[in-house]
Amino acid sequence: MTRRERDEHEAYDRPRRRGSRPRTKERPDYDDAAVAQVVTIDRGRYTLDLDGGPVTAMKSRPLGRQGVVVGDEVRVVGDLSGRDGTLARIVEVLPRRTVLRRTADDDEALERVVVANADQLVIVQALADPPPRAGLIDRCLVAAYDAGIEPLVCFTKADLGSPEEMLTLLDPLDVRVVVTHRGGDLDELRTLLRDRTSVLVGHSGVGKSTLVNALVPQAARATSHVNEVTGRGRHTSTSAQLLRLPFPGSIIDTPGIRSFGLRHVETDHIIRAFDDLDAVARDCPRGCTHLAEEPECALDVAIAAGELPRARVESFRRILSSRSLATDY
Ligand SMILES: Nc1nc2c(ncn2[C@@H]2O[C@H](COP(=O)(O)OP(=O)(O)OP(=O)(O)O)[C@@H](O)[C@H]2O)c(=O)[nH]1
Ligand SMILES: [Zn+2]
Repeated sequence: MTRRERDEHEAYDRPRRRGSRPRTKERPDYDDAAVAQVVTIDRGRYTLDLDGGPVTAMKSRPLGRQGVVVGDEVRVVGDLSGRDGTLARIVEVLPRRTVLRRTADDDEALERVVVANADQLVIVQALADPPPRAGLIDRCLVAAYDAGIEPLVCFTKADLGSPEEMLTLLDPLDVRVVVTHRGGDLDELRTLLRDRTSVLVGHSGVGKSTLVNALVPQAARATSHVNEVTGRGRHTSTSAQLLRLPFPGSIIDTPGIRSFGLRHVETDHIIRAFDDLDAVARDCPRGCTHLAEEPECALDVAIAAGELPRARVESFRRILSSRSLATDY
């Protein structure tokens, strides 16, 4: 948790009860409130999954400006029936296990939490039409490592192109990869999604909706249908959406997120994902960036001594450098 987030949590005012009922000492008032998970957000309305059923809710006042994002587990009170026209109230956000963030724009310092509590980032890229973009994969890897979320690269449209070149590129990083094609067998992917909460990212046309629809047949995701009169999408929400898989596990589709601003990412967070490199880098001079131009980086010493594969260090440096690449894909 960052300091800013901690502050947000601490600044959050506990609700005050009216009347004279005695308050239990130090005990939050909402400890016995129902716990639900945020599945999507649309114009200030939160759709929650409460015991498998949808409930619409709004943020309660005491939450103030604290962010509530898809994947958050929240305590909720009020009308929990889920009936049309009912509105429950979110009174507390439970501590997040992970947060996937992006810098809102690379020119800004503002960071936004994209989704909470995911444990896998699925980077969806087509092998052709559109062609894969190594730089984009690198940037998504950085976002995943920064968040402490395990990455999985999913190459789609294997009927149109070969994965060889991309597999070679990713091999030194030990990233898990799965290759799919429309109408093909998705069992390997299903196994990798099982028992996890996976966020899917990928830019337009890579076949993400095709995958989601195959994995969650009842999803019928609102597609980016553009209204010819207004020029705006019929469903203007660009919120992520959490979908339960027909086996244990969930996926979070993120239509609005096609790139990651990475200004906020620190080198330390990325190298932590690579135990072998992290161990060696302890011998680096203070403030070492571990990039190729560092004169005394311990990673180079280890390569020279045959203790680290050069390809792995070079791949690590490539993803580090991807932080400062252009973000318009
Ligand atoms: N040849 C081939 N085409 C595919 C495959 N998967 C998806 N497509 C096609 O690629 C196009 C884009 O697929 P979508 O699933 O809509 O892609 P998306 O990533 O959701 O794109 P947006 O809806 O724009 O966000 C569609 O015409 C699909 O039919 C595949 O494995 N092979
Ligand atoms: Zn170093």
